[in-house]
Amino acid sequence: MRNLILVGPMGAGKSTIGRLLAKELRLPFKDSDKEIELRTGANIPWIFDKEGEPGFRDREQAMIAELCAFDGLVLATGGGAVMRDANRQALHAGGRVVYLHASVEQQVGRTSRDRNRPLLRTANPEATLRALLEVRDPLYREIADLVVETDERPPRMVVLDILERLQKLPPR
Ligand SMILES: Nc1ncnc2c1ncn2[C@@H]1O[C@H](COP(=O)(O)OP(=O)(O)OP(=O)(O)O)[C@@H](O)[C@H]1O
Ligand SMILES: O=C(O)C1=C[C@@H](O)[C@@H](O)[C@H](O)C1
Ligand SMILES: [Mg+2]
Repeated sequence: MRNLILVGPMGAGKSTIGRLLAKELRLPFKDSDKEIELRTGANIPWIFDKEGEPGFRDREQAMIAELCAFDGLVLATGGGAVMRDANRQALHAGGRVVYLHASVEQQVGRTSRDRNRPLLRTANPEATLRALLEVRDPLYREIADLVVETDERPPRMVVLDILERLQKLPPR
């Protein structure tokens, strides 16, 4: 295995689960969103505001390429990283990919207290999340080695499930 890469929608728990997995596996943890903010010196809402979504996606593509070139990272990606072909190729080649699945209802609950997601600053975040998941679900599945359910399961249980199922995966 090279890296262990988490994909999935906003609120699936990529950042939360990624940090716990890294601790468990004693590997470094990187969160693509956080790395983009550090590199840019600005937060994601500011980048969307000044450069639009295409500007953010360009920064994201460069960061995904950079992070996937590492060996032995646990990597949490942004929810929209799978939208670009180049990212899907880099992620698939970069290691084992785990799709953290969450229902739209759970995503709404987990993201409602947080204003850091510019795409959810809409009149109806639930409708936005539903529309995004419809487009993105097949793309997450396209590159995933494992699909893991996160609804009604605490992070610790999701982590144990991932670790157990990773061991049973055949080599690629
Ligand atoms: N399995 C879970 N059960 C309950 N709450 C969870 C679970 N996983 C994550 N959460 C909570 O949901 C919120 C969002 O989680 P997190 O930031 O890890 O999602 P994310 O997938 O990284 O989202 P984004 O794509 O926007 O970065 C956090 O408050 C976190 O504590
Ligand atoms: O789902 C998305 O498109 C996004 C998810 C977040 O992780 C951030 O990458 C950003 O807010 C965009
Ligand atoms: Mg995150």
